[in-house]
Amino acid sequence: MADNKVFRASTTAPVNIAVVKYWGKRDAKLNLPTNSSISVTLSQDDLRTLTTASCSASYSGDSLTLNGQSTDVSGARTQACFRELRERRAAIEKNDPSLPKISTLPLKVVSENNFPTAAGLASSAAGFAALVRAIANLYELPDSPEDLSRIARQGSGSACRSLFGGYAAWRMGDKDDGSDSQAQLIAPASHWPNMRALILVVNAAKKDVPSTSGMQQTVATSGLFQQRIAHVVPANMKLMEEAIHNKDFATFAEVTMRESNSFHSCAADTYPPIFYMNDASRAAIRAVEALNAAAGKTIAAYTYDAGPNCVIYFLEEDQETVIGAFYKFLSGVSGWKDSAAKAQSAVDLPENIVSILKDGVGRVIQTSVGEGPQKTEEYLIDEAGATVQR
Ligand SMILES: Nc1ncnc2c1ncn2[C@@H]1O[C@H](COP(=O)(O)OP(=O)(O)OP(=O)(O)O)[C@@H](O)[C@H]1O
Ligand SMILES: C[C@@](O)(CCOP(=O)(O)OP(=O)(O)O)CC(=O)O
Repeated sequence: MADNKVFRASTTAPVNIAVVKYWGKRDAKLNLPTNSSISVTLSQDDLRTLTTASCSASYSGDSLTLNGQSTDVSGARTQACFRELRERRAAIEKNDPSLPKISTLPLKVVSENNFPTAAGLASSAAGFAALVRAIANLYELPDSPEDLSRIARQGSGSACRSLFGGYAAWRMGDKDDGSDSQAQLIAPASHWPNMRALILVVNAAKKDVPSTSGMQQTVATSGLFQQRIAHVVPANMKLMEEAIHNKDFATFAEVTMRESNSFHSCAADTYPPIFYMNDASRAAIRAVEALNAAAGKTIAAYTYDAGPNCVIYFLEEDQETVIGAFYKFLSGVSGWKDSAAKAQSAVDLPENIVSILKDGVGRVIQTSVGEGPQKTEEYLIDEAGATVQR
């Protein structure tokens, strides 16, 4: 039996933003989706979760501290992650009696996001991916990222994709037990490294309807949704995977924008309707359309999750045109990288669009495609088991 020794492991994990959207569950208990999805992992230089997982007989019970606040761990999602990971650790302890018996020790997890939490920037995806990866590292589990993605999926569906860098797919699977509903790598970040993203963070009140409940309202009431999962998503999955493999930005962009439109159409077709986008969101769509028209080809793509924030994907070679066009009238908001001030764009967006975006956009985040979870020696719990004061 382990004495009061403190065992610990730390990891960072990324945010991912879907380009083929997950929206709908076929099994809410196991968190199995109605369709497959694909995402781009964003660089942890700009958006990342840092999580330290520890266990010790000296702890009084399981705990999670998020951004300095004690957080409830009794919820089914967190409990599912703890339970599945403990079962895996218990199995390797049974096979190797020389291993410290730590699977039953209380867990202490401390985590922080370097970006707004619960603000429509997919903090749950990065958060649950970091939690699962950190505990798996603490337990020295041999499980692959695909294996661990089946656990992170139960924390938050989109979290399964954050166990990978680059371009990841969540294969919906069709087994009742969810054993084939997992994420896998489509291509590493190095395959298409010049992918960039500009996030227009829109000033918005609290989210209209949480993703978890919203998608089930859609499943239950939208006729459009049935068409989406039967025909639209399977076709878009194929097109998107080919576009990523071929580094075909025009197709990548068109499918990304059509998918965002399709998901939000189904949300609006939910009864009662769910509206995640606002006037600033719609103005940003017009801005991207204006950029593409001015370029005479598709150089930018918009996409929206369950909120008003606009994620714009583009390639590094078009950075001047895209970043410069928005910087002209948004230079006063925070988040720009130094390069933005030097970006020269020939595109002057229409005044009505500029006016709405100047009122609606509170900050921006410039980022790029990035890596998956990374082990780190940066700990939020010290060797004695105390939370590190930041
Ligand atoms: N670092 C973290 N570690 C563990 N759990 C986290 C972490 N960050 C966020 N979460 C969980 O995710 C919840 C926020 O998820 P929610 O879906 O409401 O917002 P979001 O994911 O940031 O935005 P959106 O889902 O609209 O993209 C938090 O209340 C918390 O339960
Ligand atoms: C719109 C989306 O961002 C939905 C994300 O839904 P969540 O993963 O937050 O839902 P739960 O599984 O209920 O936690 C699209 C996507 O990320 O694919």
